[in-house]
Amino acid sequence: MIIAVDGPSGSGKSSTARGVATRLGLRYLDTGATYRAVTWSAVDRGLDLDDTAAVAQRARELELEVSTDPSNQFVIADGTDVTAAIREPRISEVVSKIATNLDVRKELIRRQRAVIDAAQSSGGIVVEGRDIATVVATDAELKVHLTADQDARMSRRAAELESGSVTAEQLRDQIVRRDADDATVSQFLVASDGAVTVDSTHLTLEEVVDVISRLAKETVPRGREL
Ligand SMILES: Nc1ncnc2c1ncn2[C@@H]1O[C@H](COP(=O)(O)OP(=O)(O)OP(=O)(O)O)[C@@H](O)[C@H]1O
Ligand SMILES: Nc1ccn([C@H]2C[C@H](O)[C@@H](COP(=O)(O)O)O2)c(=O)n1
Repeated sequence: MIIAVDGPSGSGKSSTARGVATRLGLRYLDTGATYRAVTWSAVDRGLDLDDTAAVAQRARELELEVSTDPSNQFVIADGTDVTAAIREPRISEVVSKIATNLDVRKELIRRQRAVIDAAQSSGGIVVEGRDIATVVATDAELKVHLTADQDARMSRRAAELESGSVTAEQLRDQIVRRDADDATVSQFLVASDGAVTVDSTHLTLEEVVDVISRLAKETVPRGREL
């Protein structure tokens, strides 16, 4: 079973997808982490992020391991544990440059599909990102478009960050500007064909996990169980 979860920044994709995977005993793939890992590597090597050919070459050469265990998430890039480093503001500020590089996308989509294929033998996977239902796994049995209004998404992100560590302008950049840039290459601002929209604005995380887990159980073909 493949469950695809797409939507804008701060809508709760990672927390929800991880919760659903844990609840249903599935693997979990955070595709955003793959774009962040390439960004970290390009920055670490001092590459010009506007040099699309050099960055794409880096993406192809990078040795990358992204955990699919929902209760033990880690990301290893060329032997370095970058689990925390890829979440730093210096990476979030520039990751869209890498995510809008079409040759990088080609390489990472290839790798993401390999991870998804490998997970089929262990029951299935919950995959979250921006283009999962529309590009990466168009055959997903359940496609969820997870949304929340802009104020909710900004206040969730603010609550995550150390108080006073980020200005209102930086917060807007992390949510609004990043979505606008990312939306130039993926269609995640509206639900794709066949996707169920779940608006999390007024739901707790637990309630969103309940809704999606229920949808997944309703989707499982007769004779199989989740
Ligand atoms: N339904 C919810 N109610 C309240 N807070 C939530 C809810 N869902 C997620 N959160 C919180 O909002 C924050 C952002 O969630 P999360 O990182 O899962 O979003 P995301 O869509 O994956 O964001 P991004 O695409 O930017 O990585 C987290 O601190 C998370 O705990
Ligand atoms: N399938 C995906 C996943 C992520 N991105 C972009 C969007 C963000 O700018 C960046 C990091 O994602 P996040 O960790 O914030 O979810 O990668 C994408 O284009 N396609």
